Amino acid sequence: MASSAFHTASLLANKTNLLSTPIQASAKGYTRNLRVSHSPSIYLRTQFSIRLQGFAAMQEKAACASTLSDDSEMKIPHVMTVAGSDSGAGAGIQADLKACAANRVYCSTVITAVTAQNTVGVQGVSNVPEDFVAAQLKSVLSDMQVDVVKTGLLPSVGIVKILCKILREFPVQALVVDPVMVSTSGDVLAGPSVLSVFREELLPMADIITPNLKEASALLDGIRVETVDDMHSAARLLHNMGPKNVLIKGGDLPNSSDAVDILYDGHNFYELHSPRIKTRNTHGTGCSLASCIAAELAKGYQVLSAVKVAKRFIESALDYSKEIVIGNGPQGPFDHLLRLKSHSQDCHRLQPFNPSDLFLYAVTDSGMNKKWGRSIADAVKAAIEGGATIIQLREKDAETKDFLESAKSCLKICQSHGVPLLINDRIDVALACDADGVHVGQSDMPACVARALLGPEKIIGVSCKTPEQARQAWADGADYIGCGGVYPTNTKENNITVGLDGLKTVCMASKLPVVAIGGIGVSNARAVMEIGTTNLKGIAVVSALFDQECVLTETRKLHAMLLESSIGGTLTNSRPDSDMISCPR
Ligand SMILES: Cc1ncc(COP(=O)(O)OP(=O)(O)O)c(N)n1
Ligand SMILES: Cc1ncsc1CCOP(=O)(O)O
Ligand SMILES: [Mg+2]
Repeated sequence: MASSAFHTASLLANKTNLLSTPIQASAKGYTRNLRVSHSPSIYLRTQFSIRLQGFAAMQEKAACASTLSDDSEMKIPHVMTVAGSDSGAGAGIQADLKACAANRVYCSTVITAVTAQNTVGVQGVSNVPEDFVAAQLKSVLSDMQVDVVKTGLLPSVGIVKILCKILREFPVQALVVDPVMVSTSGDVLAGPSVLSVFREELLPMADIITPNLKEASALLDGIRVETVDDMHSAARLLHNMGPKNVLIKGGDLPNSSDAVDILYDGHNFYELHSPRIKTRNTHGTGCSLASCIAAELAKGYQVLSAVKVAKRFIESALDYSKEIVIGNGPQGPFDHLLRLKSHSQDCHRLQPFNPSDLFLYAVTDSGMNKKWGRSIADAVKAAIEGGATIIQLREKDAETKDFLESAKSCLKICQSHGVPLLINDRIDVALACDADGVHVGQSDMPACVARALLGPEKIIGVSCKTPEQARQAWADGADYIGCGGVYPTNTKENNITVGLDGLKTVCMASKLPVVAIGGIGVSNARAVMEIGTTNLKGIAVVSALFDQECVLTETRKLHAMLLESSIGGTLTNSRPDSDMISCPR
């Protein structure tokens, strides 16, 4: 019965497909038929006043700006998933749809297999006939301007071959390959027969592959992938097979308190840590992560930013859903649509802040940038390209209107690099531009009031010189502490210096992560980072970056120094050396 339904649908698909008007075009070295779409359904007309709100909407708008065909049409980023259906809706196609919807990206679906499964396990798998997988691929790709293709369960050699062939005819912006082989319950979904066609045909076409430890091992003929060191070696070997980026997911690493993933782009390794969330509801995390990466790539973001945003989303969703109960088996699904619900459940705090973002904290100063003849936005861009992991706009002398304009420009730059942007002192400016948060001092708006105004999702940092202030910052709902001046500074008048001892005392009293500030530069960054407290996560710097001729060069130097120092032992939050970027001044 199933196959006759497929047959009928296949005939229909063949008919409608023939209605396209092909134009020859060439991209990525392949020739394909592009179709001119006259369909209004994939465009939203802006005169209907689309209300896209919040952080993700701003990201989308920024990314979409480059794809606007004219003033009145906005293309929606589009991911096509090629995967299996999960009747329990925790993983597979259903997870992909929810992950893309949650990240505000359109998702079309090509179904490769139908599984009967629930929270106990997989009770059955029925592959979709190969020619009907081909029909679905052609239906979508010939009509719908797909930006990114994401693959999940590809259950047979024939299906992988068809997919590769059709992707050569219809090249897309990026291909994300999640090499699904075994379900979370341990059931085999795609046998070893697909391994050789994966290696020979699919992986070389991929922009990023996202195997877990078992899948990485299977793709490498069973070599051991059980430690972080093994993950590094495996990432290198998998990269040699042709994908541009390899993300090995370390969720199953034994004896690890964090979830550690390794991203390798052929030049740099990034060790990405996130807290391990204790929950049974992890079914579908792999599919959802790959779909989120695909969604971010479809919006136009770079791979590193896409991976970071995707990891953050999964972490928040797992945390949000850790108590829900669906099904009686050992592994339940989680709830992707937390953003729809979090505002009504106001006691729930999402986790948008990653303490390792404090690693190299660049704080602007308009006076300094003016002196060197550059805009705040150019200075911020150079700092990020040099390795800054978080930005604070500290524009003490700016008119409010100018401050807001600069903040909006800087936010676009920061968002396109996955770097948070905070505003110094001015909660109103942070609210007006929807920045990621604020930094306040002891004589500014109290942190508890800032929290009430900004809501649970924004980042709040507080300056503290004493253990009492550190305890208060925690009680007020802050996310981190800035402690200093560690050394004397000319940047802030009459600022009391606390020294390395004062910094250590505050760190030891603080339940929050700490960033050190005041008179810090290449010559003393190592001494600061070596005070030996685990919650000291980085340094915040003004003049060492911005009272300099070339912000890019100085940021790179400081970044390299931090990597060498104790906290840089792991490459958490490191950014690639961008040797090809010249000083923007
Ligand atoms: C990261 C960080 N730490 C401390 C400060 C200082 O804030 P504050 O005490 O409010 O002083 P001003 O910056 O407003 O002069 C900071 N800005 N950033
Ligand atoms: C804002 C601030 N808060 C404490 S010290 C300081 C100034 C840091 O500037 P610099 O890095 O140039 O010493
Ligand atoms: Mg202040």
